[in-house]
Amino acid sequence: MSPRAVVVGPPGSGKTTVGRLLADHLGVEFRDTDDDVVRLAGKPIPEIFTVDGETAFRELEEQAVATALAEHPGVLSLGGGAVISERTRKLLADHPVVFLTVGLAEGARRTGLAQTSRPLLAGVNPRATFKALLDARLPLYREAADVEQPTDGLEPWRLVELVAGKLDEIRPGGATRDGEA
Ligand SMILES: Nc1ncnc2c1ncn2[C@@H]1O[C@H](COP(=O)(O)OP(=O)(O)OP(=O)(O)O)[C@@H](O)[C@H]1O
Ligand SMILES: O=C(O)C1=C[C@@H](O)[C@@H](O)[C@H](O)C1
Ligand SMILES: [Mg+2]
Repeated sequence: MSPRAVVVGPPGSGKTTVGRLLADHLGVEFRDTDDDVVRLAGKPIPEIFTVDGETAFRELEEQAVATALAEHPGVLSLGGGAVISERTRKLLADHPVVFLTVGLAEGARRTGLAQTSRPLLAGVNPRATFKALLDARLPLYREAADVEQPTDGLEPWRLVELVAGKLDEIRPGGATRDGEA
């Protein structure tokens, strides 16, 4: 089984929010690899980063993404940094990938940079860290994506309509038809 759609993008782009709604819209199950990683590790993400380190987190994430891509038939949202892995980007080439984009100001607002629980953004200058992250990852998201959808100023339900339409354009009937993607 292969996901109907895989959602990628930076923290705060709405992968979890929009991915869940897209799954409802398509009548399929939703899965988020951040949840899979937490289950695999037996601890929350900030604790994985502080206790085991980012490298250990990325290894678990790579493993979780490969498993979910192979077995999840619904909508799959990935962790914000999953595309850093070349192995993951190669796997994504065989799947319909939606890249949700977000601007710096809106992303900062949504992630609540002042008091974020996101370990990568919890440094001394989270706004600069967030900007550097957006800039560095943009080519990686683009490499993986079949569909790109800006999210600033758009309600999640509207994004679902737009994304479902774009998925249909790249694969007519693919987003709404039953069966494997
Ligand atoms: N289109 C939107 N408009 C307004 N608020 C949004 C929108 N999409 C998401 N949000 C809000 O932004 C916050 C972050 O959204 P969400 O957790 O879905 O992002 P994410 O991409 O999954 O982030 P992460 O990479 O950290 O998992 C949530 O509070 C959510 O309600
Ligand atoms: O952008 C990132 O690197 C991350 C995003 C989150 O989804 C989590 O996967 C974790 O906090 C790392
Ligand atoms: Mg999320």
